[in-house]
Amino acid sequence: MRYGTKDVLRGVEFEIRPNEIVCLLGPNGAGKTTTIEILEGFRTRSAGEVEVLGVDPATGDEDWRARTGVVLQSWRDHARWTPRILLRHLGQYYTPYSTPERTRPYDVDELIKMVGLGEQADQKVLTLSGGQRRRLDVAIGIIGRPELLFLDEPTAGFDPHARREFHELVQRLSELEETTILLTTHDLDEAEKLADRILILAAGRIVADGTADELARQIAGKGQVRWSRGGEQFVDAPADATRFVRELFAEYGEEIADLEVRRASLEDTYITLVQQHEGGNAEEAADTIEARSSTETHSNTDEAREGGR
Ligand SMILES: Nc1ncnc2c1ncn2[C@@H]1O[C@H](COP(=O)(O)OP(=O)(O)OP(=O)(O)O)[C@@H](O)[C@H]1O
Repeated sequence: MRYGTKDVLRGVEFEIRPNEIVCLLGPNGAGKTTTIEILEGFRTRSAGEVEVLGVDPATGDEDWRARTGVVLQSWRDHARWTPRILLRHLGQYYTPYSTPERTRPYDVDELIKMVGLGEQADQKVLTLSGGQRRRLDVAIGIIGRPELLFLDEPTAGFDPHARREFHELVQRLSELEETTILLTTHDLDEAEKLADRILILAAGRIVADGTADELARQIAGKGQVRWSRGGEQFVDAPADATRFVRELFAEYGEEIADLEVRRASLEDTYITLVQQHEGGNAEEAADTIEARSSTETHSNTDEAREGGR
């Protein structure tokens, strides 16, 4: 994707399998929204090949569009409508695309309950709080019972309770409705909790692709071991934490106290990558990961896929 003379995305390559929940992460301006908008058919790419539900989004017709759902970063229309009337109205557009396997649209009352807008269903949209408005955005995105749902920062502005409810909703859509979900977020806990697979976009390319565990192993690699001995604190980051701890006990036995072993978190992984990116080493970061992926982790990934949903 090129804007003017600036290449925003280059060599972005990934695949999403049916029924997966995939989180797209990356710093501000990395190109997440641009990527999602190309997949939604809202933005025309400069080059490359894209296929969504078997169709090039640039030529996707109404049939194709009815099979996808979109929650944009923000939209502020229909201030004087109520959620119930708005959802009823938008739902009608999906009726012609109903199939025996997938009845369209959702029942509005059921949907309102599902997104937790029961009490606000009949009040004007302009009176909704930010979080309630976002719930309505989500309801609008799924009113047509999509097979594939795009969510661009869906939980921005949610309180912790609303966030948890939203996570349950996403899991429910995936498990009960067999909806494939691609979402962007800056909340790494959310990504770790929800995603079957995480993609990290930096410097216009995908620099990591795997489960949270796989990424932690690939990039940050090492765990951190802390302990104390004779009142003195120690910290180390060995390649094999289990072996390190075994050797530590073999050498010092009962002298070891306050032992703490921490695996690299998704945040550690993410920060490592973004720092490489910000230092202008994104190419190197991507190459490192590609090289590691091809030598170490493909069998893990394949196992995870087979054992996954
Ligand atoms: N219409 C446009 N014309 C020119 N440049 C654009 C346009 N839209 C986006 N960009 C640029 O493309 C880059 C990627 O933007 P994009 O919105 O896709 O990033 P993002 O990863 O979604 O960021 P954020 O996390 O802040 O939402 C940015 O540098 C942005 O300035």
